[in-house]
Amino acid sequence: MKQNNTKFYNYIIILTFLALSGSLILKSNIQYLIALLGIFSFGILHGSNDLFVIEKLSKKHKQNQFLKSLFTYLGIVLGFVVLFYFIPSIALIAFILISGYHFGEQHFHHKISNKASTLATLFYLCYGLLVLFLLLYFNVKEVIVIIEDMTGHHFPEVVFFYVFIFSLIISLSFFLILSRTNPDLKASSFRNIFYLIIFSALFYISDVVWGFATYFVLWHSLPSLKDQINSLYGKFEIKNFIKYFKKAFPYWLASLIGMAVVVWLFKDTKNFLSLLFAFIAAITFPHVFIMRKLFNRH
Ligand SMILES: CC1=C(/C=C/C(C)=C/C=C/C(C)=C/C=O)C(C)(C)CCC1
Repeated sequence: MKQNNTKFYNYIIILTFLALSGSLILKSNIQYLIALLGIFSFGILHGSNDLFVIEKLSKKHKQNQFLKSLFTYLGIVLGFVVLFYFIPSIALIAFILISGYHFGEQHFHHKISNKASTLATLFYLCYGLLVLFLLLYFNVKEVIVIIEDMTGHHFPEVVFFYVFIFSLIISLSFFLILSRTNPDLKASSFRNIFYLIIFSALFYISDVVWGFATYFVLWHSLPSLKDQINSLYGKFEIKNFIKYFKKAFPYWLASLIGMAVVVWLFKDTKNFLSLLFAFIAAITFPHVFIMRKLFNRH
């Protein structure tokens, strides 16, 4: 299993180097197109089976549970949309925090035995924020414009720098503390330093959309799809990916239609990237809680 995971990440590293070369070679509109295709395919797909995952996790009566989950799910999405409408800056900060947690958890949950502990939770949060703010800080000019369009607030550049430095120091400290009781984590030190070097090069060279799409698809969505397929069907293989895709298809399609409607409704007042990130934010909230539940089960 461990061998398999290393092989999987070796492929991801090769694809990341291709993405790095792509950001130097490809014209920017082609990059934009490929990035959006990645986000809308694997990116959205990895969160499209959330209801099926809850159904698997729950031992209660199936039909009731499905409806209950569907309404809770839609309620959380709607709650976030309302929050975003009335207090966009707070909603964005909440989105960034839970995204940090979610990225960190996906990256490290295999390596930590006491996954639900406060220390592990804080470590996931800080590591995810570190990667996220590496991306945001290296593209800070573009990012400030998007955030201003999303929230109406101008966040100064130094904020991004401080969050980056803070999350670097704290996640390094938590890594050292957790390494004492988690040998797999300790053994992954050099690999993880190498990953951070690749991410830095990628985010420095690429623009924000290409950098985000590369990380989101290759380092987050594909590993998450692998974990979910392993949990739901026992093995990550093409046959099971097709099963997963068939189950997820209606929700995936509904998400894409939802996104198209949002873009169409706000096309005259907001720019496309703000709408894209706001949309991702809304569907991310329930997904993060479901994945935490899935990981903590093992
Ligand atoms: C890149 C980027 C942003 C953050 C995006 C995030 C945080 C995405 C998280 C996605 C997740 C967690 C998906 C679920 O699986 C901002 C701040 C909106 C500003 C513009 C650039």
